[in-house]
Amino acid sequence: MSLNQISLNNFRNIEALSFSPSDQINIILGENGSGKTSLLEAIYFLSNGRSFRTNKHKLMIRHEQTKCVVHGKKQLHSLSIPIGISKDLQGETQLRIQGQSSRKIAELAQILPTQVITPESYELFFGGPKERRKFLDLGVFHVEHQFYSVWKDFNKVLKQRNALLKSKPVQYQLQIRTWDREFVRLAEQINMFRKAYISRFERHFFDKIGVISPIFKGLEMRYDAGWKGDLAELLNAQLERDSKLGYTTKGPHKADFNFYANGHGVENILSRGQLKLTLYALKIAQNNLIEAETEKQSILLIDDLPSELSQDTMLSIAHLLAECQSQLFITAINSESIQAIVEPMKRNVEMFHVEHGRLITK
Ligand SMILES: Nc1ncnc2c1ncn2[C@@H]1O[C@H](COP(=O)(O)OP(=O)(O)OP(=O)(O)O)[C@@H](O)[C@H]1O
Repeated sequence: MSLNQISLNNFRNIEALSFSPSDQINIILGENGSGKTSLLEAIYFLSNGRSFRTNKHKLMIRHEQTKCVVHGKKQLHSLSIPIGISKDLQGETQLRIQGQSSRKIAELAQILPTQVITPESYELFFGGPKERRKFLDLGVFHVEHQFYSVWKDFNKVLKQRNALLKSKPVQYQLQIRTWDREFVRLAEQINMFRKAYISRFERHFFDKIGVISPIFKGLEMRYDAGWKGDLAELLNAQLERDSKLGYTTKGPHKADFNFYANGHGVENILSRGQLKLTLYALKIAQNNLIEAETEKQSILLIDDLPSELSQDTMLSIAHLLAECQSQLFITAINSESIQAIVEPMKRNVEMFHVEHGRLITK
């Protein structure tokens, strides 16, 4: 159930590249600027229809070219599913799944559950609630079939409500009250999906992953639904304030999912190395849970596997990665820098070398 064929055209500094990765661990080696991150970014683009490092689609397209293309083949039991995506300078996306064109990026995301760990991923701890909601909802999206359509419907209602709060047409409060019935119904469903997922995620994390390092013992996860008490009453009570602000201040779009160590926010108490370990543990736990509940093999993209960690932390990361059943793509400058992590994993490892946007055999 892995991605067993990948090819890229005019993606960043890569003119044309094609390779067959292992379904276990793929190490992508190369000098700074060789194209390692671009390769990961292309895999992410194939599974999510966007980049993990920019919102500006033009930057993904190779200079002086008009479109970038990524193809892959996903092996599902004896079935090989071809998938492809391209983006042109105008921002037009074309998707093909099993030879059919599709308009739904969510279909791609369903086929290829993908997570990424880059130096920017620490936003999960240091950034705003949006980052943590994204992390939480990625898991819910994969394990709860109905979540995506409920979430989409909720966002439509929220958009309507906010537009009314902003433009304040005649009798807008009456219109809002009519919308609010649907708002509350969908909000409660989202909340229910998230809560059910979190309880399974916590159990999985502490049973399977939490035993790997003593750091995880004092870890606690706190979910904030985005409101407290009766949402219908709250929306009503907040209407004046929301009208002044021009947006809805309570609801699942304001949810948060925080991580605490011994009662304090992890970002205030854990060291950088401990935070790295915690980040790896959370992402791997999520991938493992998605795999356990959906029978899909997920993909974990790791840009710049940290090498400047103490022996203990390196070993814990190696144990975490050994627990991870995902298809792994890891970039590094040279093989020595990641030897200490890769060796104890005891999984099949393939090495690929990138030079000036080309794969070379060594
Ligand atoms: N749209 C583009 N067209 C052509 N080249 C580009 C484009 N965008 C970025 N580049 C170049 O592609 C090269 C590869 O970048 P990439 O970030 O993939 O390197 P890397 O191997 O991950 O490097 P590092 O180890 O420093 O992180 C860089 O030289 C970058 O300037």
